[in-house]
Amino acid sequence: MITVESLTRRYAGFTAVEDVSFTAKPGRVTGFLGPNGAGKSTTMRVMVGLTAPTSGSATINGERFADLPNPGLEVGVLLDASAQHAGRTGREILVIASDTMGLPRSRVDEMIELVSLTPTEAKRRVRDYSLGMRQRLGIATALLGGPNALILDEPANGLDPAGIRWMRDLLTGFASQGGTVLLSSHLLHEVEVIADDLIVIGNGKIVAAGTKEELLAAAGTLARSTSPRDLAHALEQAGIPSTLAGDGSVRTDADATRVGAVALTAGIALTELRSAERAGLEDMFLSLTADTQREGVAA
Ligand SMILES: Nc1ncnc2c1ncn2[C@@H]1O[C@H](COP(=O)(O)OP(=O)(O)OP(=O)(O)O)[C@@H](O)[C@H]1O
Repeated sequence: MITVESLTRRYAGFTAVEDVSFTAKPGRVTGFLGPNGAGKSTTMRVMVGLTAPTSGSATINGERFADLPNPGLEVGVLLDASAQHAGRTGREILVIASDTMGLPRSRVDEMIELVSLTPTEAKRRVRDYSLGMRQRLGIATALLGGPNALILDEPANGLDPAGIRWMRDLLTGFASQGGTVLLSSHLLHEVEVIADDLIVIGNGKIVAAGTKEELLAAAGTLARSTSPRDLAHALEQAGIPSTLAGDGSVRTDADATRVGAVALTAGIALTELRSAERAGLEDMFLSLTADTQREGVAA
Protein backbone atom coordinates (compact mmCIF):
# COMPACT_ATOMS: atom_id res chain seq x y z
CA MET A 1 0.00 0.00 0.00
CA ILE A 2 1.30 3.44 -0.93
CA THR A 3 -0.26 6.33 0.97
CA VAL A 4 0.16 10.03 0.25
CA GLU A 5 -1.31 12.38 2.85
CA SER A 6 -1.76 16.13 2.45
CA LEU A 7 1.47 16.36 0.50
CA THR A 8 2.69 19.83 -0.44
CA ARG A 9 5.99 20.71 -2.10
CA ARG A 10 7.02 24.29 -2.79
CA TYR A 11 10.05 25.56 -4.69
CA ALA A 12 11.01 29.17 -3.95
CA GLY A 13 7.45 30.45 -3.81
CA PHE A 14 6.19 28.10 -6.57
CA THR A 15 3.87 25.31 -5.43
CA ALA A 16 4.59 22.18 -7.49
CA VAL A 17 2.30 19.90 -5.42
CA GLU A 18 -0.48 21.13 -3.15
CA ASP A 19 -2.33 19.15 -0.50
CA VAL A 20 -2.25 15.91 -2.47
CA SER A 21 -3.73 12.79 -0.84
CA PHE A 22 -4.36 9.37 -2.36
CA THR A 23 -3.64 5.68 -1.90
CA ALA A 24 -2.40 3.01 -4.29
CA LYS A 25 -3.81 -0.28 -3.06
CA PRO A 26 -2.44 -3.83 -3.03
CA GLY A 27 -3.66 -6.05 -5.85
CA ARG A 28 -4.34 -3.05 -8.09
CA VAL A 29 -2.58 -1.07 -10.76
CA THR A 30 -2.99 2.65 -10.09
CA GLY A 31 -2.40 5.04 -12.99
CA PHE A 32 -1.11 8.50 -12.07
CA LEU A 33 -1.95 10.95 -14.84
CA GLY A 34 -1.52 14.63 -15.50
CA PRO A 35 -0.31 17.12 -18.11
CA ASN A 36 3.38 18.11 -18.32
CA GLY A 37 4.50 19.86 -15.15
CA ALA A 38 1.40 18.78 -13.18
CA GLY A 39 3.45 17.39 -10.29
CA LYS A 40 3.64 13.63 -10.94
CA SER A 41 7.42 13.28 -10.79
CA THR A 42 7.64 15.57 -7.76
CA THR A 43 5.09 13.40 -5.91
CA MET A 44 6.93 10.22 -6.89
CA ARG A 45 10.29 11.70 -5.88
CA VAL A 46 8.88 12.52 -2.44
CA MET A 47 7.62 8.92 -2.15
CA VAL A 48 11.10 7.56 -2.59
CA GLY A 49 12.89 10.13 -0.45
CA LEU A 50 14.60 12.00 -3.31
CA THR A 51 12.71 15.22 -2.58
CA ALA A 52 11.67 16.37 0.89
CA PRO A 53 8.03 17.39 1.30
CA THR A 54 7.30 20.94 2.43
CA SER A 55 4.46 19.40 4.45
CA GLY A 56 2.49 16.16 4.49
CA SER A 57 3.86 12.68 3.99
CA ALA A 58 4.20 9.68 1.70
CA THR A 59 4.52 6.16 3.09
CA ILE A 60 5.05 2.69 1.68
CA ASN A 61 3.47 -0.10 3.72
CA GLY A 62 3.05 2.46 6.50
CA GLU A 63 6.70 3.58 6.60
CA ARG A 64 8.46 6.56 5.07
CA PHE A 65 10.92 5.37 2.40
CA ALA A 66 13.84 6.80 4.40
CA ASP A 67 12.81 4.68 7.41
CA LEU A 68 12.75 1.39 5.49
CA PRO A 69 15.80 -0.64 6.56
CA ASN A 70 16.27 -2.26 3.13
CA PRO A 71 13.96 -0.32 0.81
CA GLY A 72 14.61 -2.42 -2.31
CA LEU A 73 13.00 -5.42 -0.61
CA GLU A 74 9.76 -3.46 -0.11
CA VAL A 75 9.46 -1.17 -3.09
CA GLY A 76 10.85 -1.27 -6.61
CA VAL A 77 11.48 2.14 -8.12
CA LEU A 78 11.99 3.27 -11.70
CA LEU A 79 11.93 7.03 -12.06
CA ASP A 80 14.43 7.81 -14.80
CA ALA A 81 15.84 4.90 -16.79
CA SER A 82 18.55 7.14 -18.20
CA ALA A 83 19.89 8.01 -14.75
CA GLN A 84 21.77 4.69 -14.50
CA HIS A 85 25.58 4.81 -14.45
CA ALA A 86 26.43 4.96 -18.18
CA GLY A 87 29.94 3.53 -17.78
CA ARG A 88 28.79 0.30 -16.11
CA THR A 89 27.40 -2.73 -17.87
CA GLY A 90 23.79 -3.71 -17.23
CA ARG A 91 24.97 -6.77 -15.34
CA GLU A 92 27.31 -4.72 -13.13
CA ILE A 93 24.46 -2.40 -12.20
CA LEU A 94 22.34 -5.37 -11.15
CA VAL A 95 25.23 -7.01 -9.25
CA ILE A 96 25.88 -3.82 -7.27
CA ALA A 97 22.18 -3.43 -6.47
CA SER A 98 21.91 -7.09 -5.52
CA ASP A 99 24.99 -6.93 -3.22
CA THR A 100 23.65 -3.74 -1.62
CA MET A 101 20.39 -5.51 -0.83
CA GLY A 102 22.18 -8.65 0.36
CA LEU A 103 20.63 -10.88 -2.30
CA PRO A 104 22.12 -14.00 -3.87
CA ARG A 105 23.87 -13.34 -7.21
CA SER A 106 21.53 -15.84 -8.85
CA ARG A 107 18.85 -13.10 -8.66
CA VAL A 108 20.83 -11.05 -11.18
CA ASP A 109 20.62 -13.69 -13.91
CA GLU A 110 16.98 -14.36 -13.11
CA MET A 111 16.17 -10.68 -13.61
CA ILE A 112 18.21 -10.39 -16.83
CA GLU A 113 16.22 -13.28 -18.19
CA LEU A 114 12.93 -11.90 -16.90
CA VAL A 115 13.34 -8.60 -18.75
CA SER A 116 14.61 -10.34 -21.91
CA LEU A 117 18.05 -8.74 -22.08
CA THR A 118 20.38 -11.17 -23.85
CA PRO A 119 23.60 -12.22 -22.04
CA THR A 120 25.58 -10.18 -24.62
CA GLU A 121 23.45 -7.08 -24.01
CA ALA A 122 23.86 -7.50 -20.25
CA LYS A 123 27.63 -7.28 -20.76
CA ARG A 124 27.36 -4.05 -22.79
CA ARG A 125 27.86 -0.64 -21.16
CA VAL A 126 24.64 1.22 -20.40
CA ARG A 127 25.80 4.21 -22.49
CA ASP A 128 25.37 1.95 -25.52
CA TYR A 129 21.86 0.85 -24.53
CA SER A 130 18.77 1.97 -26.40
CA LEU A 131 16.08 3.69 -24.32
CA GLY A 132 13.99 0.51 -24.34
CA MET A 133 16.95 -1.54 -23.07
CA ARG A 134 17.55 0.99 -20.28
CA GLN A 135 13.90 0.71 -19.39
CA ARG A 136 14.16 -3.09 -19.20
CA LEU A 137 17.27 -2.80 -17.04
CA GLY A 138 15.43 -0.32 -14.79
CA ILE A 139 12.57 -2.79 -14.37
CA ALA A 140 15.04 -5.56 -13.60
CA THR A 141 16.58 -3.37 -10.86
CA ALA A 142 13.14 -2.50 -9.49
CA LEU A 143 12.11 -6.16 -9.24
CA LEU A 144 15.43 -7.48 -7.97
CA GLY A 145 14.60 -7.42 -4.27
CA GLY A 146 11.19 -9.07 -4.74
CA PRO A 147 9.28 -5.99 -3.49
CA ASN A 148 5.50 -5.92 -3.01
CA ALA A 149 5.15 -2.37 -4.33
CA LEU A 150 6.35 -0.69 -7.53
CA ILE A 151 6.66 3.04 -8.27
CA LEU A 152 7.27 3.59 -11.97
CA ASP A 153 7.52 6.88 -13.85
CA GLU A 154 6.69 6.34 -17.54
CA PRO A 155 7.70 2.65 -17.55
CA ALA A 156 6.62 2.07 -21.15
CA ASN A 157 8.79 4.93 -22.42
CA GLY A 158 10.93 3.76 -25.35
CA LEU A 159 9.53 0.23 -25.43
CA ASP A 160 8.51 -1.25 -28.77
CA PRO A 161 4.95 -2.63 -29.16
CA ALA A 162 5.97 -6.12 -28.02
CA GLY A 163 7.81 -4.53 -25.08
CA ILE A 164 4.71 -2.54 -24.12
CA ARG A 165 2.64 -5.73 -24.18
CA TRP A 166 5.30 -7.48 -22.10
CA MET A 167 5.33 -4.63 -19.55
CA ARG A 168 1.53 -4.70 -19.35
CA ASP A 169 1.48 -8.44 -18.62
CA LEU A 170 4.30 -8.10 -16.11
CA LEU A 171 2.56 -5.34 -14.14
CA THR A 172 -0.93 -6.85 -14.20
CA GLY A 173 0.64 -10.17 -13.13
CA PHE A 174 2.47 -8.40 -10.30
CA ALA A 175 -0.78 -6.81 -9.09
CA SER A 176 -2.77 -10.02 -9.44
CA GLN A 177 -0.38 -11.60 -6.95
CA GLY A 178 -1.23 -8.90 -4.43
CA GLY A 179 1.41 -6.32 -5.39
CA THR A 180 0.82 -2.56 -5.43
CA VAL A 181 1.67 -0.78 -8.68
CA LEU A 182 1.73 3.00 -9.06
CA LEU A 183 2.68 4.17 -12.52
CA SER A 184 2.66 7.47 -14.31
CA SER A 185 2.23 7.57 -18.05
CA HIS A 186 1.24 9.85 -20.89
CA LEU A 187 0.24 6.80 -22.93
CA LEU A 188 -3.44 7.04 -22.09
CA HIS A 189 -4.48 4.06 -24.16
CA GLU A 190 -1.97 1.96 -22.26
CA VAL A 191 -3.20 3.26 -18.91
CA GLU A 192 -6.80 2.64 -19.92
CA VAL A 193 -5.95 -1.00 -20.62
CA ILE A 194 -3.78 -1.66 -17.60
CA ALA A 195 -5.03 0.51 -14.69
CA ASP A 196 -7.67 -0.48 -12.13
CA ASP A 197 -7.60 2.88 -10.35
CA LEU A 198 -6.78 6.37 -11.59
CA ILE A 199 -5.43 9.50 -9.97
CA VAL A 200 -5.53 12.63 -12.13
CA ILE A 201 -3.44 15.64 -11.13
CA GLY A 202 -3.48 19.12 -12.68
CA ASN A 203 -1.46 22.15 -11.56
CA GLY A 204 -0.27 20.28 -8.47
CA LYS A 205 -3.77 19.36 -7.24
CA ILE A 206 -5.79 16.16 -7.52
CA VAL A 207 -8.63 16.76 -9.97
CA ALA A 208 -10.07 13.22 -9.94
CA ALA A 209 -9.46 9.90 -8.20
CA GLY A 210 -11.33 6.62 -8.21
CA THR A 211 -11.68 3.35 -10.02
CA LYS A 212 -11.35 3.45 -13.78
CA GLU A 213 -14.99 2.38 -14.13
CA GLU A 214 -16.20 5.19 -11.84
CA LEU A 215 -14.20 7.85 -13.60
CA LEU A 216 -15.06 6.77 -17.11
CA ALA A 217 -18.73 6.34 -16.19
CA ALA A 218 -18.66 9.88 -14.82
CA ALA A 219 -18.26 11.01 -18.41
CA GLY A 220 -22.11 11.03 -18.57
CA THR A 221 -24.43 10.39 -21.49
CA LEU A 222 -24.07 10.92 -25.21
CA ALA A 223 -27.15 11.37 -27.40
CA ARG A 224 -27.62 11.94 -31.11
CA SER A 225 -30.67 13.16 -32.90
CA THR A 226 -31.55 14.43 -36.35
CA SER A 227 -32.17 17.79 -34.64
CA PRO A 228 -29.43 18.12 -32.00
CA ARG A 229 -30.13 21.80 -31.33
CA ASP A 230 -33.74 21.00 -30.45
CA LEU A 231 -32.52 18.22 -28.17
CA ALA A 232 -30.05 20.53 -26.39
CA HIS A 233 -32.84 23.10 -26.04
CA ALA A 234 -35.31 20.54 -24.65
CA LEU A 235 -32.71 19.38 -22.12
CA GLU A 236 -32.06 22.95 -21.09
CA GLN A 237 -35.81 23.51 -20.60
CA ALA A 238 -35.82 20.43 -18.36
CA GLY A 239 -32.98 21.92 -16.28
CA ILE A 240 -30.32 19.57 -17.67
CA PRO A 241 -27.14 21.30 -18.81
CA SER A 242 -25.65 19.82 -21.98
CA THR A 243 -23.01 20.57 -24.57
CA LEU A 244 -23.45 20.30 -28.31
CA ALA A 245 -20.26 18.91 -29.82
CA GLY A 246 -18.98 19.74 -33.30
CA ASP A 247 -19.89 16.22 -34.48
CA GLY A 248 -23.59 16.85 -33.66
CA SER A 249 -23.62 14.77 -30.47
CA VAL A 250 -25.16 16.12 -27.28
CA ARG A 251 -23.36 15.33 -24.03
CA THR A 252 -24.71 15.67 -20.52
CA ASP A 253 -23.99 14.49 -16.99
CA ALA A 254 -27.60 13.28 -16.66
CA ASP A 255 -28.21 9.56 -17.06
CA ALA A 256 -29.52 8.05 -20.28
CA THR A 257 -33.01 7.35 -18.88
CA ARG A 258 -33.59 11.05 -18.14
CA VAL A 259 -32.25 12.15 -21.51
CA GLY A 260 -34.50 9.61 -23.26
CA ALA A 261 -37.54 10.79 -21.30
CA VAL A 262 -36.90 14.44 -22.17
CA ALA A 263 -36.50 13.57 -25.86
CA LEU A 264 -39.75 11.55 -25.83
CA THR A 265 -41.71 14.35 -24.16
CA ALA A 266 -40.34 16.88 -26.66
CA GLY A 267 -41.14 14.56 -29.59
CA ILE A 268 -37.50 14.36 -30.65
CA ALA A 269 -36.35 11.13 -32.30
CA LEU A 270 -33.01 9.91 -30.98
CA THR A 271 -30.64 8.10 -33.30
CA GLU A 272 -28.23 7.16 -30.52
CA LEU A 273 -28.36 7.16 -26.73
CA ARG A 274 -25.59 5.68 -24.64
CA SER A 275 -23.20 6.13 -21.77
CA ALA A 276 -20.38 8.42 -22.87
CA GLU A 277 -18.00 5.92 -21.26
CA ARG A 278 -16.82 4.85 -24.66
CA ALA A 279 -15.41 8.30 -25.16
CA GLY A 280 -12.50 6.82 -23.23
CA LEU A 281 -9.76 7.95 -21.00
CA GLU A 282 -8.32 10.50 -23.38
CA ASP A 283 -11.53 12.56 -23.44
CA MET A 284 -11.92 12.25 -19.69
CA PHE A 285 -8.33 13.31 -19.14
CA LEU A 286 -8.57 16.30 -21.48
CA SER A 287 -11.83 17.52 -19.99
CA LEU A 288 -10.63 17.10 -16.38
CA THR A 289 -7.37 18.86 -17.04
CA ALA A 290 -8.63 21.40 -19.60
CA ASP A 291 -7.95 24.30 -17.22
CA THR A 292 -4.42 23.14 -16.67
CA GLN A 293 -3.41 22.21 -20.22
CA ARG A 294 -0.86 24.48 -21.88
CA GLU A 295 -2.66 24.06 -25.19
CA GLY A 296 -5.98 24.97 -23.58
CA VAL A 297 -7.54 21.85 -25.11
CA ALA A 298 -11.15 21.23 -24.25
CA ALA A 299 -12.85 17.88 -24.59
N1 LIG B 1 13.84 21.41 -8.37
C1 LIG B 1 12.86 22.18 -8.81
N2 LIG B 1 12.90 23.53 -8.69
C2 LIG B 1 11.91 24.32 -9.13
N3 LIG B 1 10.76 23.86 -9.72
C3 LIG B 1 10.66 22.53 -9.87
C4 LIG B 1 11.69 21.61 -9.43
N4 LIG B 1 11.26 20.35 -9.71
C5 LIG B 1 10.06 20.47 -10.31
N5 LIG B 1 9.69 21.77 -10.39
C6 LIG B 1 8.45 22.29 -11.00
O1 LIG B 1 7.36 21.62 -10.40
C7 LIG B 1 6.32 21.42 -11.36
C8 LIG B 1 5.95 19.96 -11.39
O2 LIG B 1 6.98 19.23 -12.04
P1 LIG B 1 6.95 17.65 -12.19
O3 LIG B 1 8.26 17.24 -12.79
O4 LIG B 1 6.56 17.05 -10.91
O5 LIG B 1 5.78 17.47 -13.25
P2 LIG B 1 5.29 16.16 -14.01
O6 LIG B 1 3.83 16.04 -13.76
O7 LIG B 1 6.15 15.01 -13.65
O8 LIG B 1 5.54 16.58 -15.53
P3 LIG B 1 5.93 15.72 -16.84
O9 LIG B 1 4.69 15.07 -17.31
O10 LIG B 1 6.36 16.80 -17.79
O11 LIG B 1 7.03 14.79 -16.45
C9 LIG B 1 6.87 21.96 -12.68
O12 LIG B 1 6.36 23.27 -12.89
C10 LIG B 1 8.36 21.98 -12.48
O13 LIG B 1 8.99 23.00 -13.24
